[in-house]
Amino acid sequence: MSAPLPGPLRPPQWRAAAGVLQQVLNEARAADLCLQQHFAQHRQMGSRDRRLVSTLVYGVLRDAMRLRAIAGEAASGEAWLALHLLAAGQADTATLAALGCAEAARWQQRLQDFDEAGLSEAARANVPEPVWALWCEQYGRTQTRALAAALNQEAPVDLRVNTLKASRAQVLAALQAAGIEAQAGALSEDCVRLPRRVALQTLDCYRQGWVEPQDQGSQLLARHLGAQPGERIADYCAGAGGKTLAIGAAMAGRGELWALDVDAARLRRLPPRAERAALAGLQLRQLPDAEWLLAQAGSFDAVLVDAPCSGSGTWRRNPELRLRALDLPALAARQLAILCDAATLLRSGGRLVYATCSLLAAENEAVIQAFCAGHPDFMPDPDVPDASPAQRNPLRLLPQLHGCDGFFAMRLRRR
Ligand SMILES: C[S@@+](CC[C@H](N)C(=O)[O-])C[C@H]1O[C@@H](n2cnc3c(N)ncnc32)[C@H](O)[C@@H]1O
Repeated sequence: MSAPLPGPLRPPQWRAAAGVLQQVLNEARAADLCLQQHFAQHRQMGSRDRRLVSTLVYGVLRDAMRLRAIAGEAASGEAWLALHLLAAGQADTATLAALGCAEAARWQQRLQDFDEAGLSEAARANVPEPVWALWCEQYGRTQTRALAAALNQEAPVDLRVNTLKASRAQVLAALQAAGIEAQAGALSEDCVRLPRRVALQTLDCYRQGWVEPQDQGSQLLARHLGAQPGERIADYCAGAGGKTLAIGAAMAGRGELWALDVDAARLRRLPPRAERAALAGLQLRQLPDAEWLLAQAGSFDAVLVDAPCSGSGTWRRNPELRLRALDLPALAARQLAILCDAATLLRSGGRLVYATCSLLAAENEAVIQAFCAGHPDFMPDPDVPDASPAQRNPLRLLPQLHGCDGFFAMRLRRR
């Protein structure tokens, strides 16, 4: 389960990994953001040290359920890290003490006393018990095991080719010329997959706006909206605009595209990305804005609702999300409320895509069912091409089957 360490561990890296884990586990912060912040504050760290700290942090998070059972709820980042290294045989107590771990002997004892056989299958698979039970009901035990195993893998680097600026063939050629291994993604025609991590900012084709990092599943989800040049489209939960940019490219920069979100800070990250991508004419709006919604009612050709969710389909990239408390009824109620508001924007005959990166039916099929029960003027869109397993309606992407993050997307049409 734990990846080999890419070099010898020294006290500064030990402290860095333990500090980041403390923020992720006990302050409920996102691992990738904490790592980015740490590296930005310690610019002297070389790429090998950064890789080492990242490997340690993600190694702990990919074994989090088991480590939590051993460490106990209130343990520090240092305790999790020590247990992880001891359990993986990557350090002994003397090494840990030399690194600065004050309680190495205590954690070694805790590990020895722990009854591994008492762990549930869910904890061994690194899945919270309630989610494991729901998945077993939904997918069966065999698929649940395969899903959990896939979600514990490191995700590849997927890039979306920005067709406003380049073709996939041009991007592949540019990467090859730069000596970077890359291949065409199997499911999305705009996807280029890199088997190894690279510092994107160093790539010419990134700096020129030819590519954006985006999971292949996210690319398919944006495509599920069927955006056409000249249409009037809203991305209702746009965030920092990953899918907005993909929709804008599908519209070939022609038409009217709105990015909406309640989070002003996320929306602010979109204009520079749009500029780099040469996506002109994008309009932003912070919600809630009842007056604006009322004025725009019935005027959009298509609306994407990429709803806030548990993120259970993205545990490869955000493994810490599995540690967060999950209130499914509250999430589903929020998702339904957002979908109902967004639906008012659609003209008759318009397309509404409800999407999440959750693999739980309570956040997906159940929300669609509740929405349709209250909105007889919406129906499943009969015009979605049934071209491939990854392009059905609803779109259901599973990491163990499709090799991308897990997503659900259902396209509805207003009668
Ligand atoms: C899954 S994220 C969207 C990710 C984004 N579409 C992307 O591709 O990067 C969900 C977004 O919904 C936003 N959100 C939450 N409640 C909302 C609401 N009531 N109306 C609109 N957006 C909302 C959050 O701020 C968050 O940015």
